[in-house]
Amino acid sequence: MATVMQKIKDIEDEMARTQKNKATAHHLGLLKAKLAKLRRELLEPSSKGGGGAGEGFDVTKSGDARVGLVGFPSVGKSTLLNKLTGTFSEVASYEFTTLTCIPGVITYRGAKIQLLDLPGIIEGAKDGKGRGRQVISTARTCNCILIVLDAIKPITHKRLIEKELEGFGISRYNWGHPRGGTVPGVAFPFPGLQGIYFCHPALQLPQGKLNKEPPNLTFRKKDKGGINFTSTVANTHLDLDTVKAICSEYRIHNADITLRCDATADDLIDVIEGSRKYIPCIYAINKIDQITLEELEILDKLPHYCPVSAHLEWNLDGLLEKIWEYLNLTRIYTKPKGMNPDYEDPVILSSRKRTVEDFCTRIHKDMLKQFKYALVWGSSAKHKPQRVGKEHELEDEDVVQIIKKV
Ligand SMILES: Nc1nc2c(ncn2[C@@H]2O[C@H](COP(=O)(O)OP(=O)(O)OP(=O)(O)O)[C@@H](O)[C@H]2O)c(=O)[nH]1
Ligand SMILES: [K+]
Ligand SMILES: [Mg+2]
Repeated sequence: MATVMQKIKDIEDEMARTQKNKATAHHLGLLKAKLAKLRRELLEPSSKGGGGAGEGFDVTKSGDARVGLVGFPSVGKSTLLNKLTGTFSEVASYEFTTLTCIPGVITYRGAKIQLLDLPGIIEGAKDGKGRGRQVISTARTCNCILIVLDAIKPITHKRLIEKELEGFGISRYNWGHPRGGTVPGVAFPFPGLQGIYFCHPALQLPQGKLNKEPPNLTFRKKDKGGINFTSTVANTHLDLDTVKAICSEYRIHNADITLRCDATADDLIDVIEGSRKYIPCIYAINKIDQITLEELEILDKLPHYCPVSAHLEWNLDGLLEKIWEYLNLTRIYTKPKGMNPDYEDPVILSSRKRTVEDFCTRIHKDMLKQFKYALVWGSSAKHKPQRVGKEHELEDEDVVQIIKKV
């Protein structure tokens, strides 16, 4: 049986083949209606199983990092993909133009970044409305999420989208981004849009989680009684106010928290978050060609925001730069013995896995067996060059020469 996607494609093909004239008007009208019905079926999977689990979403990960475009319908996600990557994803003024995941590639500063255009999400996406589930689970696989907002729509959209993502265990860590600042308690100053605020500075990106023991603290949610905070050891990082602030970020108002170690805010967050994934995100405010200069000036001051006009290609460079910053990638230039470093084709490492060992494994799976030591030039090196072992942490734009055992 043909899948819904195939049926849609067939009808679109048939419409393209059909000449537009008086005689065909009725038939074309019928096809349009069929198309609309199929689109709806795809968005609201019925008991007949329209849509299917991951139909149209099984895009293979490629390149050095993956960035997803998430947002309400018709905010301009596809226009952005097209302009940033030169790919073709259908653009139209009606909602739910995009029905599947459409990948494109950006080559930026020697890195290949996969950009995913996704269908628009609607409120209730996390509960399985529309294709929301697929969209959000695809977003979970990204290294950075671009939340695309329409500058002329109320900014409350931002909270709604975040609610959907959080309902799926994705939370923003941009408040803890090493280079990202936080403006605590900044209300979004658009008329009628009070109550929008950014995360409390106590919420920091969990660093070095991988090699850490789980913190010895208990966290128990309750129905009433407020926040109770006790500690069996002297603690230097957390006090009641911080604990309360963190809990309120998660809309938790009643809980018992007991520390048996000198836990940090990160530790508490980890425990509250459980299986949450931390993904940096950028708010791309699109269609700024439709707002006033005064409104634009406000947007310019907000953290994690990037105003653009996809259609008129305004500030796409600024957006790329921001994506680059939030991906926090590490470029390593290889220097073959007796030759100049290859500045054209860096090895791209993530900020969390950037030791000489990570570098070696990326070049060749057997490289480590032959590894004797490495010579490093650049900001991670104390001398020019520094002789290092495989546990040495590299920095962006370091030059590395691997010396093999003979
Ligand atoms: N004025 C203005 N219009 C834009 C801009 N970017 C996109 N549009 C228009 O907004 C409409 C929707 O654009 P799409 O790119 O299809 O939006 P989308 O978010 O992919 O929509 P769905 O796939 O339906 O969720 C189209 O009519 C675009 O031409 C922009 O920067 N400025
Ligand atoms: K659209
Ligand atoms: Mg689209």
